[in-house]
Amino acid sequence: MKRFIYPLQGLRTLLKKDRNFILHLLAALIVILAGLFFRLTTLEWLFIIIAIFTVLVAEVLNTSVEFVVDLVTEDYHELAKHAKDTAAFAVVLASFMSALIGLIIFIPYILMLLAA
Ligand SMILES: Nc1ncnc2c1ncn2[C@@H]1O[C@H](COP(=O)(O)OP(=O)(O)OP(=O)(O)O)[C@@H](O)[C@H]1O
Repeated sequence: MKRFIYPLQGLRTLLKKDRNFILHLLAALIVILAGLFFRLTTLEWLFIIIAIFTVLVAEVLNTSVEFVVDLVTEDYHELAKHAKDTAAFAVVLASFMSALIGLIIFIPYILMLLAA
């Protein structure tokens, strides 16, 4: 049971302390609703699922790095800055990939909707 309880406590911490995680969840919900509206193909859903979870995992790991850095030091430290900034860049990379996937999948559907 502990294998599930501790990760669920992690989820509770994220929901309480990580505003960006909640924003990513809301964005995922909007994308899923759009996917249902446009009746995406199975292959398109697979890419959307990969995009959503890659961003969420990156955000969770970024928050985890922030917790560890804050645990190690509350003082200004160049290495603390590097750790936080590089972890944050992982989220930027994942978000950029997901935005590209979203544009490639949804733009044709949006154009078809506008042309109809
Ligand atoms: N101990 C530290 N030493 C040096 N720089 C730090 C330190 N803590 C934070 N920073 C710098 O300040 C920035 C903001 O840090 P903070 O901990 O508020 O995270 P954040 O990037 O705002 O993320 P979030 O919005 O998820 O909290 C970091 O990206 C980093 O550049």
